[in-house]
Amino acid sequence: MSTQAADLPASFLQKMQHQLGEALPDFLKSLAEPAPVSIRLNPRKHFNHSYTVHIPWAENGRYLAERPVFTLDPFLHGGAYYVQEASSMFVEQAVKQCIDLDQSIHVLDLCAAPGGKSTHLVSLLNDESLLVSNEVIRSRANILSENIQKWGYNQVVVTNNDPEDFKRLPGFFDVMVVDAPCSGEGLFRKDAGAMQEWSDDNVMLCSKRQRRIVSDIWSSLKENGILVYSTCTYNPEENEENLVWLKESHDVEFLKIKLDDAWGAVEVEQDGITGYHFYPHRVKGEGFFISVIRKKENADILRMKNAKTGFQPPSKKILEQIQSWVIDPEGISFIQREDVIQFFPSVKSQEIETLSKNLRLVSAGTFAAVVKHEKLVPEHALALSVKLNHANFPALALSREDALRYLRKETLNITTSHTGFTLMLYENIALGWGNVLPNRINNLYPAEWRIRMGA
Ligand SMILES: C[S@@+](CC[C@H](N)C(=O)[O-])C[C@H]1O[C@@H](n2cnc3c(N)ncnc32)[C@H](O)[C@@H]1O
Repeated sequence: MSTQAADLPASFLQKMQHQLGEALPDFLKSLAEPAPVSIRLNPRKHFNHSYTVHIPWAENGRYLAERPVFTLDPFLHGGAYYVQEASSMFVEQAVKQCIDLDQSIHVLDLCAAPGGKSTHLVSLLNDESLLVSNEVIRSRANILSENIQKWGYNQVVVTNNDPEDFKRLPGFFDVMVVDAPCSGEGLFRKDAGAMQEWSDDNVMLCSKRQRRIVSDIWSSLKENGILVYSTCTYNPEENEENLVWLKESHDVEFLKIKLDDAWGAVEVEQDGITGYHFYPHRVKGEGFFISVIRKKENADILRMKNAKTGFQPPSKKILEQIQSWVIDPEGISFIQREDVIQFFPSVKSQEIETLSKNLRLVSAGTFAAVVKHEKLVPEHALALSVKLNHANFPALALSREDALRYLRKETLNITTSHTGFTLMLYENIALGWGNVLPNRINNLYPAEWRIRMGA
């Protein structure tokens, strides 16, 4: 898709003229060109591919020469990569340059669906850090949870809360990412809907909402904690002016990100704030804005009881079996809630319990199995987990055709000598489970995730 200048709202054009001056024709020309296609590879799931054109600011980011039918690529469904616009991967530079990632830290991704920034962030964290990936809209929180499960990391808690609910967690987070709902000017050439919904009134509405969101969560950021604020829009009302408002209402410091000239990002420094604009005529990507802010004022801190959590472990027999289903089970806590077993890093048990008491959790860590008549039935998320012990399960290597049949939840006509729960593999990437019976294979792919697109 591309956008012609004549399609753009007149008031938007006027504002861009003011913002870009003589670069406006280049900007308009770039909107008429097709949007670049890019993906981000999962560093914990390796597969054979020929994606060699690197996105310079994101280690695992790759440009593709053209847009494939992603829905029909089994690797996508196995979480081997995530389709993401290149400019927004610049979050990596903000995080790597401004945050000590060797520490065990608590990160909140407040506006997280469908999961681009969250899957990126968790790949940058160490195994003892925790990511709370939140989405206020329930249906979008489910899509977020699906994408998080596919990505396969166990130190993520997915929540479905309003920003103001985070007031219950004073000083809990070291880092907060607010990828704010915005007027979406930077997406015009990819998303005609964003252009149709655009108006000056909507820009003002978004700006006010963004201030409210930041105010609501401010107390849950630690003293010296980092706020990463981003939008995919160009206008100053939702970017620079909101940062000036933040600076005037709180004691903050704006952090600088070192840029390579070849990247094309534009640093803005005005009225004591610093931010970075991405324009499609300068960067191989869509419109984006980002700023990194350190909170310098005192923050109350939630005191967590330094006692054992109230989480119930599974029975000894079940625990022994489930431990053999994951690699390096030391440092992992398995808990049982009703008949469901889930796991997460032990060092974060208390924090996860605190979150579960204060927020609406969609998932905490990885769903591993369901206990049925003292036997374990593996959960889909376990198949996708980077912690899965592949050696413990028989596997079926599927052709591309069979992989797509599996992902459509169709019947598989394959014969195999073993029976029982079997990992469905496409090359070396796990897609899910099948239950092999003497005369057929039960396709256990989750019905709500199945591909509905034909060949
Ligand atoms: C720009 S999108 C986030 C994209 C996501 N960070 C990613 O990288 O995939 C903004 C998100 O904010 C959510 N949102 C909308 N209104 C909100 C509000 N009042 N407070 C918090 N989040 C809101 C939207 O549902 C949407 O999922």
